[in-house]
Amino acid sequence: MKLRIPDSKDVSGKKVLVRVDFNVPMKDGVVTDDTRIKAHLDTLTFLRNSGARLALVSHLGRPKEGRDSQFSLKPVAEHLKALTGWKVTFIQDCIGEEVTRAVASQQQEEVLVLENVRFYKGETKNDPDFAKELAKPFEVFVMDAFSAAHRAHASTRGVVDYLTSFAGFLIKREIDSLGLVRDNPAHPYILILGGAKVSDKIGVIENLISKVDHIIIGGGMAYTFLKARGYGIGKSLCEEEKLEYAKEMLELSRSRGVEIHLPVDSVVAPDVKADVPASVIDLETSIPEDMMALDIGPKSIDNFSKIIGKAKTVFWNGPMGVFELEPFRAGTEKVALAVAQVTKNGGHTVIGGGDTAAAVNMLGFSDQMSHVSTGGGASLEFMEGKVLPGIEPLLAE
Ligand SMILES: Nc1ncnc2c1ncn2[C@@H]1O[C@H](COP(=O)(O)OP(=O)(O)OP(=O)(O)O)[C@@H](O)[C@H]1O
Ligand SMILES: O=C(O)[C@H](O)COP(=O)(O)O
Ligand SMILES: [Mg+2]
Repeated sequence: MKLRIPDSKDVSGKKVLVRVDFNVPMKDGVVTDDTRIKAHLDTLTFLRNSGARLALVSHLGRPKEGRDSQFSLKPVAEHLKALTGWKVTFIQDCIGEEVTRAVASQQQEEVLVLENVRFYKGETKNDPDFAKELAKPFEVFVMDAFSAAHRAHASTRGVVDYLTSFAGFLIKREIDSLGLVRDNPAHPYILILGGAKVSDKIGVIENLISKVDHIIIGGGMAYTFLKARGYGIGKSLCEEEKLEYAKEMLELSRSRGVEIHLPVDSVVAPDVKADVPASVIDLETSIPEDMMALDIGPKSIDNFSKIIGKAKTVFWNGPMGVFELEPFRAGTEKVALAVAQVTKNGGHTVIGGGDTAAAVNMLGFSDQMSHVSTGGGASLEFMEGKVLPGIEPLLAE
């Protein structure tokens, strides 16, 4: 997949609109994880050094009714300023007068951060009039928001119709790394899935089942599969309407010679809280009705680590347990350790998924993976084999 990437001369002296994904986790108005912001710095530094005048546009969260201060990008603009030392100016709108004025008086080294583009309904509808408004003050568009590229919105897709458009370096990095795992993996190739919902991962299972050698399933989604196999899962997460699907997948994998590995033990507790008594249960013994499984147990960690140890390629999406709480973190931590070992041994390891990336980051393993994708839904859709609408128009002929 060859992308149109900008040269210095394409952007020098130009007013450039950059679509970034500043949809970052925040608490009390402060950015708590800036991985996604840092991921754009290559592109932004290159564009600034090439003499472009930059305005950054992004969404944050999913605001429902127009302007809503809890979804403002102002704290993110402040974070970017502190992180880079650049002159960063936050603009309280993303279209109209205020933007036009700011762009007209913009200094060359100044970076404008526009307000949340989802404060306008035209964004998610990909309304052409809104896209035109958004594009109006600019000459060039650089799409760098890989993690929003699965959305055909005005700021990811629509503006391309009005501006000379390019893909940024983050998009290229993501596609090169994910593409290698999707299309040209070295074997053994192991898919590790976890997280909360089976329904989010169906497309990936279906696209990869014919390519991988083993599938490891942990996290909340494992319990739908375990129930499909007849285990008592107590009040663990379960998608009843996906039980049939889980059965079919278990059968399909058997007929294809791909093994699906499920937990054999779990850390269970009465509630999703850090201060409730947690214990380990062997899954041969049913999980009591009033208990839920919140992490994989030590035997499962051992089994999974051994399988991962043989891998040459790993794609991992979804944590093994509720890693946000200390008592349920070990499964994710030990699996991260096993995957990091694969990288050390020369294998190619890719992490996809917002929470998985956050977990790997929090546990200090990010620089021990070949690639940590910034994409959640986008990396999954890419792995499903879809052409992402935010990238499709940026492919070189
Ligand atoms: N056994 C479990 N029971 C309940 N929740 C779980 C369990 N295991 C993991 N989780 C939760 O799953 C969530 C992450 O799942 P998710 O599928 O969103 O992963 P992800 O990496 O963010 O992928 P994506 O970006 O595609 O959403 C975490 O918040 C974690 O607490
Ligand atoms: O967090 C993400 O996966 C991206 O920023 C896209 O956000 P969305 O799912 O609200 O479109
Ligand atoms: Mg998630």
